[in-house]
Parts: sequence; C-alpha cells; structure tokens
Amino acid sequence: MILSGEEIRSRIGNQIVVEPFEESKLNPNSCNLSLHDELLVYEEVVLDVRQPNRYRRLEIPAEGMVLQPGCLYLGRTSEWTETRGLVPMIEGRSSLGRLGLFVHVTTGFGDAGFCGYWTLEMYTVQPIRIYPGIDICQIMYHEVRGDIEEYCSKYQNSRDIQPSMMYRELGCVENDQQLELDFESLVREAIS
Ligand SMILES: Nc1ccn([C@H]2C[C@H](O)[C@@H](COP(=O)(O)OP(=O)(O)OP(=O)(O)O)O2)c(=O)n1
Repeated sequence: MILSGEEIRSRIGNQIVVEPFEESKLNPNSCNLSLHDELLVYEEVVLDVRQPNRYRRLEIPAEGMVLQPGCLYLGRTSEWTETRGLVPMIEGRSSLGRLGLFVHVTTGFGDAGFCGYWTLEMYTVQPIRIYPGIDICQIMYHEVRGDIEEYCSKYQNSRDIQPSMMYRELGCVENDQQLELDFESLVREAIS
C-alpha cells in the first residue's frame, strides 16, 4: 500500500524524515525532491564493476547546465531523507519524463531504514538544460507486511553523490573510497 500525501505529512518527524520538508511539495501520494547543485561524471572509457571508477565533479550554475545524451550524470537530492518501517521509492516526474530526462537507471527502489541523500543516475534522450534546485523526482512510501530488518549496508548515511561501490562486494580492497579526478591540475600539468 502506498501512503497518501496527507499520510506522509502526518508521519514526518516520526517514521519519515525529509529535510528540509515543504508542504507545498506534497502530491496526492508522494513528495517532490529537488536537485542539488553538483554532478559527478565518470572519467573512464570503460567502467569496471570490480574497481572504483574515476570521476569529475561539476557544478550546475544558476544559469543551468546542458546534459547531453550518451552520458551518465550522477546527482543527488537536496533533501536528506530517513525512512523507518516503510519502503521508500523515488520516481521521475512526468513533466521531466515528457522532456526525455531519466532520473534513475532501474533503481528507484530504496530500503526501509535508508538514511541519506538519494543519488540520482541521470541521463537524457535529447540535450536538455537543467538547473539547481528544480524538483527533479518524487519519493513515495510503501507499507510492508512482515518484520523488517532495516538497511545498514554500503550506501547508508550517504552525505554526497555516491558512485557505485559494487567493487566492495567483489573483493576490491581500496584505501581511497573513490578516485576523484583532479582535472584542473592535470590540465595545468599537461600545458606546463
Ligand atoms: N537511485 C537510488 C537508489 C537507491 N539509493 C539508496 C537507497 C537504497 O536504500 C540504497 C541501496 O540501494 P540498493 O539496495 O538498490 O543497492 P545495492 O543492492 O546496490 O546495495 P546494497 O548491497 O548496499 O543494498 O541506496 C539511492 O541513493 N539512489
């Protein structure tokens, strides 16, 4: 069963945390979440599920940024969410779907107990200009039958855009969590 907007509101501060929460973002059975102002783009010709992959961090300026087809942009919600005893899910918004923008790659499904910013896996059918702060997706909540063992795995308490940590399951021991590419110093080195 999916919670109504009214029910979401009544559970805020109890089973549901959406921070910051704005009542105006409630829908009949979901709550809109907005886009933070940063994106990560992988800097690998071939991504490797067994290794941390290098990426670049981009800031979405107030005047917007054009996303190009064929590229995966990891973003995150501005809202921190916590969900207890319910299964949270994020989905796209029809208004953005009608412009050909996807906000996740088959992974809208969350876990009961998940706390953190949601990482968005954005890609687009056509070039599209996006802006920081736009309502990018919606979160909804399912009631669960049966006991719940709440989520406490690798994406718990995500405080940033979180690239894939699949490599952890596959035995890669890494010191650095992810390899952020310092593109500006590389360019400086290359031209000096
Ligand atoms: N687009 C998404 C989808 C999920 N999540 C968060 C909420 C989920 O509770 C958590 C874990 O999602 P999955 O269970 O789908 O992830 P994995 O199975 O890959 O990882 P784990 O082994 O940690 O469960 O990640 C997210 O931030 N952004």
